[in-house]
Amino acid sequence: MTSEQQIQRFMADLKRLEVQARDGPSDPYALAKWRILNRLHDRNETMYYQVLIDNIEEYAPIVYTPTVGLVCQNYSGLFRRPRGMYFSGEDRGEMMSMVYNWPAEQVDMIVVTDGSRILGLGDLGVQGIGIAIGKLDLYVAAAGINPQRVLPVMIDVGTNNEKLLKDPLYLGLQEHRLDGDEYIAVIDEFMEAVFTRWPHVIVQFEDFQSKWAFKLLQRYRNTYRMFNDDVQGTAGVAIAGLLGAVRAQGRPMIDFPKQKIVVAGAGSAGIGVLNAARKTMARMLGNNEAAFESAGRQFWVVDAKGLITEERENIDLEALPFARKVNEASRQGLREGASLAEVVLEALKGSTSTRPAIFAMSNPTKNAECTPEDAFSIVGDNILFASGSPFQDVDLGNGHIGHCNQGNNMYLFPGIGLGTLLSGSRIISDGMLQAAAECLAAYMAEEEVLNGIIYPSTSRIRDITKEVAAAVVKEAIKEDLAEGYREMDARELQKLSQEEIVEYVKNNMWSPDYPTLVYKKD
Ligand SMILES: NC(=O)C1=CN([C@@H]2O[C@H](COP(=O)(O)OP(=O)(O)OC[C@H]3O[C@@H](n4cnc5c(N)ncnc54)[C@H](O)[C@@H]3O)[C@@H](O)[C@H]2O)C=CC1
Ligand SMILES: CC(=O)C(=O)O
Ligand SMILES: [Mg+2]
Repeated sequence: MTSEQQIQRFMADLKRLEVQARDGPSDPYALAKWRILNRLHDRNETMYYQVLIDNIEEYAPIVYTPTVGLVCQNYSGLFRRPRGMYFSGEDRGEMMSMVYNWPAEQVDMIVVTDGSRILGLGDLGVQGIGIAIGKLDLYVAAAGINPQRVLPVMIDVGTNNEKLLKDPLYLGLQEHRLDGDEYIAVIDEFMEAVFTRWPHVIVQFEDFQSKWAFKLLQRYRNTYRMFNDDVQGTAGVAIAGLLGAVRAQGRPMIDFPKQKIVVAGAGSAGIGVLNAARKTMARMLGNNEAAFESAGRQFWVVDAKGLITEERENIDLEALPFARKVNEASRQGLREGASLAEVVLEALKGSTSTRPAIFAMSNPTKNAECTPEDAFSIVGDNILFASGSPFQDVDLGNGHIGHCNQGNNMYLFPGIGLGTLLSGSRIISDGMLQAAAECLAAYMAEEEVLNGIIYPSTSRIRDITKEVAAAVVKEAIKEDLAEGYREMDARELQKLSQEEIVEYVKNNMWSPDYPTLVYKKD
């Protein structure tokens, strides 16, 4: 059969299931679709990626959030064949030889997790491998990384999920998580092993509990080609959305430092967004100490215990710079521990904004801070709305549509990885991450933004990723970090124009075509 016939056969099978399955985010057949796609992934990788690329808007919610969350929760039962590598606490001292067991000569991209905070679903132990697989699916589909050169990794240091500790089907170590120096020693050994075998690999840290996310990022980012997607990728996507929100109000982007921002959650994602937004504001205000101080006053942070003020006991070091002064809070009618609703209502009271923006970024769908229906009906038809997992647009009546943007790090991490790979940069600098965010912010046309569309549709993800990767390559060249990739050495890279960089990126993106098996002479 031709590849078209094979696709038709597969799609007919899949569509048969979908006839009764059209039920938006609560699609009861989502897991069945994931199984069918997963089986195809196992037996015909090329065709799997053809299906995914051609129907990315439809199947990203299956291989990625929200369905991947459900898959991880049920992974021990769904497991049929292994995918990726598992390094466990019991493999200490062996990892350097273990990496040579992986059959691929070259690995470009690793997504690693320890399963300690999978989406908003908590500690899922080794079942979190599903998230590393899903992220790498997007690396292949969006960034055109060769699927033979990606490696999902699970670091199994145990789990503190009591249910999994007792589950007879659980696939991982059934003991409590390693902690402290023992934990760090495992991650250190893994990093040393993979970078010894593949010195040019890029390692994306994914869904580590915030306790370790920041520490590991600081530990490795100046030595290895790595980044933390939840801290840095999410921050860039949020900044792009926030700048879009300023544009959508009909204001120049330079007005961003005047915006008041309430952040719900002070974990790896929330703190990542806060730090990046503060730096962006400070840059716009003159990039000095006073600008940085003044930018800090635009944020209110609420976590599970409510508003964070300087009165908070045992405050996390990362949240400390954003704690509100007690006097200032009380002048605003707020206090330590005030609820999210109280803080938002106070912020809205003093606001002259014509278009408040509400980003319900938590995943998967059922973890969203609010639904778009809630947001449009309570705050007003004119708001800007984005969510981490996809929602349907809202019919506001009278022919008006409330647009639901998807604000997810999927718009950045594939381009950050691809751009880093093709530049050959030794590290991933703040400048490269900032360039990625600015590229995404600039991607949307004025007309779209004014209509409340601040993030592109996922159907454009391959094109966006190409542009983001080109922006990352350009910045790496500018910062003199680019050491080149294959035949393209550092000197050649420096000679490329903007258009040539985009072309270079495009030419290096893998496409799912069957390899030629029979060579004909003509
Ligand atoms: N849209 C996107 O691209 C991304 C979304 N996320 C999502 O963001 C969420 C948080 O991720 P992390 O920060 O890494 O998790 P985390 O576990 O590090 O932090 C969670 C934070 O939320 C706070 N929290 C819990 N319940 C709360 C409540 N009822 N009200 C206010 N705050 C509350 C906790 O105190 C903690 O500060 C997850 O659901 C994750 O899926 C994360 C990365 C990217
Ligand atoms: C999207 C993502 O990285 C998360 O929810 O953790
Ligand atoms: Mg994540």
